[in-house]
Amino acid sequence: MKYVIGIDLGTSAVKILLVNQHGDVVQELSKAYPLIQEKTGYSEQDPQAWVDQTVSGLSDLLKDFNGNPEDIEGISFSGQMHGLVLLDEKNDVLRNAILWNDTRTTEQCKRIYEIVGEKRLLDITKNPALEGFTLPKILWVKENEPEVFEKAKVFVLPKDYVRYKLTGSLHMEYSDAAGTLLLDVRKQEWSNEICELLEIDHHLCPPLVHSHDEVGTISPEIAKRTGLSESVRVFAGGADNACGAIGAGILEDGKTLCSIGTSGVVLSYEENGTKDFQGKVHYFNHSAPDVYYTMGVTLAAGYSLTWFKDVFAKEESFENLLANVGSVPIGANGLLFTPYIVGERTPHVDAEIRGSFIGMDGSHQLEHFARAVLEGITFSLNDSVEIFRENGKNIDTVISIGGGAKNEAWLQMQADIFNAKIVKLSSEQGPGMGAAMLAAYGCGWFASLQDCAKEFLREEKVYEPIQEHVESYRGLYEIYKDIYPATTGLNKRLMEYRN
Ligand SMILES: Nc1ncnc2c1ncn2[C@@H]1O[C@H](COP(=O)(O)OP(=O)(O)O)[C@@H](O)[C@H]1O
Ligand SMILES: O=C(CO)[C@@H](O)[C@H](O)COP(=O)(O)O
Repeated sequence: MKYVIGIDLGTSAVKILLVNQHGDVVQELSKAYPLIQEKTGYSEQDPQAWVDQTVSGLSDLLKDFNGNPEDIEGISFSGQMHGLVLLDEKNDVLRNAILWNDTRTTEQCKRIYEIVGEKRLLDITKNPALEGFTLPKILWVKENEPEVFEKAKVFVLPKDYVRYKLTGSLHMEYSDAAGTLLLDVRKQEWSNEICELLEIDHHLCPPLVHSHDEVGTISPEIAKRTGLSESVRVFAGGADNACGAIGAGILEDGKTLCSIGTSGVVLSYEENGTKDFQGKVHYFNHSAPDVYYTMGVTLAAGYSLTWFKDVFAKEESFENLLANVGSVPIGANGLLFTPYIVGERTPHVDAEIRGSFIGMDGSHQLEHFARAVLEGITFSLNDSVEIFRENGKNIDTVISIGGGAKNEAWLQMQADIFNAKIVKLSSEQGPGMGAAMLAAYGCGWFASLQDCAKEFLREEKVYEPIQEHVESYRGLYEIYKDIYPATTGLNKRLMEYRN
């Protein structure tokens, strides 16, 4: 039997899957690393922690593997998007990576609009200037840490850095490059125009490859440390959402994905790059060759639940914390939560907004709060579902992946709030599975990613919307939508009290 490895460099942890030729996940493990949040709005990670945990995870996986390491033919990657990793002339890291959920760059976004123009930016990149994207982060370092920026010779994204440390070759691929705001998304090339207008040396942009392109092999040192064979073939991989789409079979028109990881996304396949969503949803290159996807993003989806657990029920497992949410009534006895705890992207581009619990009552217990958190996250994802529906998309079935797909009550809640059938696959690790599929396709096991999906992906359970619940949620969602405008001004006034 032959195998491939999919490595998903998430925000909370690196998840590693060993997958055989039939798509069975024969081993999986995860290794966590912390977020570094020095100030409100800041979110960083140490790239060395990603590399150490990936190498340690691979080494643990190989220790438990009772086959021949030579039978592991290929490896590929999926990674958290947009994070800025700046490297010097020796390709050494210059500072902590500034992540996708870091919102310190509102001023830089304004400057991009002033200099490039909103319409021109949308024409070239298909996306608006959002704090989380990479270009505003580059400008922030240039303006605030000129001594660091002076030494920068190239920038990469998180999984590109890990792949570089494993292989010694440095690249970026289109699906992740699309999230930098420096790529001409339709032409699939770096935009010299944006670089020139913003006075960024275009040499800072690394060579571009396709997600399924073979970029090298594991270095002898990494082979020794992990137990992998030096002949294992390494493929570029993709942005975690693009890989999540592959790992959920979102490879043709009409297919929709809901992914609840640290962030939450609702994602839809696009055959071409020519539609116009006026920047209301992100529009990126897929990791499947020459196609696209659109998506709305909730910045703190799983992160809201993790935050809630860490602050109010630290010793509990997710399973225990959520054990009773199914018996709490819809609406958690009049308690609503908005998940804006690090600001928001879709539908409210707002770095200053923060979350709320509305309707707290003396009778509310921990399980009411837990249910309200799940409902609030799902309402926020429903904002993206609504945008897609308003733009003519038919959303009747949604494949649900990510940590959030581990909980039955949450999957039923998604069906009831989205008013759509929710499909759970046999593995909720969409991005890691997508990365493994890119390696399988790259190794030539299948003629196309679609053929690979037919062999690898299996539906485990379908959750149908329950009409009575759909009606109750419809009313609650209307109240939920009113919380944002009602709390915007209050949060602006609170800004000066945040550290
Ligand atoms: N058993 C569970 N039930 C519901 N949600 C869970 C469970 N375990 C983890 N999660 C959620 O999943 C999130 C992590 O999902 P994951 O897809 O691994 O994220 P990432 O790729 O961002 O690291 C956590 O933030 C947590 O809120
Ligand atoms: O910023 C985005 C997408 O635009 C995020 O979706 C990141 O890609 C992080 O993903 P997770 O760690 O939540 O999977």
